[in-house]
Amino acid sequence: MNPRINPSILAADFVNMQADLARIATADFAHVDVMDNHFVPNLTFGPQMVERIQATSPIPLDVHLMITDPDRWAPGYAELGAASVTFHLEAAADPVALARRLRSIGSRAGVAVKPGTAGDALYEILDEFDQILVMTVEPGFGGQSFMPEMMPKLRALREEATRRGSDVWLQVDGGISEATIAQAAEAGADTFVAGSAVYGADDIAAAVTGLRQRARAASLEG
Ligand SMILES: O=C(CO)[C@H](O)[C@H](O)COP(=O)(O)O
Ligand SMILES: [Fe+2]
Repeated sequence: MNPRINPSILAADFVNMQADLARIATADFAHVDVMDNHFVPNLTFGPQMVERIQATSPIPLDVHLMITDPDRWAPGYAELGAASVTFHLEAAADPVALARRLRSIGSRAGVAVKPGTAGDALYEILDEFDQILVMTVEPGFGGQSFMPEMMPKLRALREEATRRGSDVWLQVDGGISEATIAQAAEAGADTFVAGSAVYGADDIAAAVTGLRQRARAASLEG
């Protein structure tokens, strides 16, 4: 397994975004949390800001939409050039149609589940997605504690993907650090979002390398 490390720019300095994007150049994707103060009780930014982030980022964008009505808004993020667009299962009216639309525009299609949402609703539609995001905190804020009780959901999704011969990426988001990443890798995650653990480090490139190494070691043991 070649783990992907996606720093969350939620933990960046919003008025020094260009510099803070340059600092994560050795990572795989820049994770961009779009929050609408409706699906979650927090507000970040929308397509106008993400378009500038797309133009500025040295690495591709992994957009995480925590918004109501993604059926209407998600395609715009694919159109502005985001490599990956993930919407919440709980918010989408027609997740399969939306995933097909995202892929037809040229982005990877992702679907996210909140901690209280079961993963088995996704089993039958796994092939429609390039990425499944298992939230390991309640969406809305950075800096929260990792929820180890999400590991059975992740493990079951990994087993189901293997059973179906699917190459879908399994992403975890929330509370990922050097102390927690091994658990998630061992349970089957291959794509890891980390906000505070990356931007809080003195040496960001070393933090990215450290997370990658821990995930790789844990997945080989698991
Ligand atoms: O989607 C998110 C919150 O809803 C963020 O991506 C996530 O919380 C990252 O922050 P941290 O690594 O500090 O937990
Ligand atoms: Fe996120």
